[in-house]
Amino acid sequence: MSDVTPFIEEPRPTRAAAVIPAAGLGLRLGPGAPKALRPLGGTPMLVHAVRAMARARAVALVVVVAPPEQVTLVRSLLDEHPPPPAVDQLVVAGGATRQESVRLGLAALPEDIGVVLVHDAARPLVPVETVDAVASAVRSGAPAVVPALPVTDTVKAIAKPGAPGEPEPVVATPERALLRAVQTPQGFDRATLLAAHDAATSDLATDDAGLVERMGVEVVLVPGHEEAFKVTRPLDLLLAEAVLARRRINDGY
Ligand SMILES: Nc1ccn([C@@H]2O[C@H](COP(=O)(O)OP(=O)(O)OP(=O)(O)O)[C@@H](O)[C@H]2O)c(=O)n1
Ligand SMILES: C[C@](O)(CO)[C@H](O)COP(=O)(O)O
Repeated sequence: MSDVTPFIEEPRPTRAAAVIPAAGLGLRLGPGAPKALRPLGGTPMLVHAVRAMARARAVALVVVVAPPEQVTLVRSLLDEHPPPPAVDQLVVAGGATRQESVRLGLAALPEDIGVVLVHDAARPLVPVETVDAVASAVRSGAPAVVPALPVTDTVKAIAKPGAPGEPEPVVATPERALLRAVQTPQGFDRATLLAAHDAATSDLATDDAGLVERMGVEVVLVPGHEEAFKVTRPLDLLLAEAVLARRRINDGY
């Protein structure tokens, strides 16, 4: 357990901000522009992600963490696709890893933000109900809230990654019923998330809740959503196009 105090004792400010790390290259998607700028239904993926967060009632500010060379481009892109009038937006330059990009986004938050939702630009189709559920659980007092789904594949553990194409010996089969695949937005009490990033070591975490767990602070899961999947590989982009096309037919989205 850490001696970091996760809760602010006095009444918390309730304005929530969404920090959207969007500075990744998208190497697994194949050659092209940085992933967040690639089109989905003719509009950059990042614009979908910003809209998804700005639509949530709790969100008063969206901080986009852009690829460092594309900050000006991203600013103009967001000016072309403005959020609702009640939502402010900021664009800052990202870093070499997701963790560093989130840290740079957090550094731009104004003082009156009490709740922070960290959401991957690479999850452009997260439904607003999922965002609202995460924000509301944090506002009800949970310091760290993560949307998650049960795992459908059986998962095997190996001792270390092998060379590409080489067989990898299995060391364990974790009980599937106890595993969850986690998504974003991950929601946090601001002080807890800042403390977690301040305490981070060179051992990178693949999600923000992982840093909070390392401090010994409880992280809770709420139901995620199938459509909050991460666009990582080319097949994911095909699926995202199909989901968006269905929404446009069904909801005029
Ligand atoms: N240096 C980085 C790396 C990642 N991200 C963001 O973190 C989110 C999740 O990362 P991932 O899907 O792994 O994106 P990439 O790092 O771009 O993917 P790849 O590993 O295939 O290059 C994305 O919205 C991505 O833009 C970021 O802001 N800064
Ligand atoms: C934060 C995340 O989306 C939760 O599933 C995921 O860990 C990001 O991982 P990646 O390494 O950036 O693909």
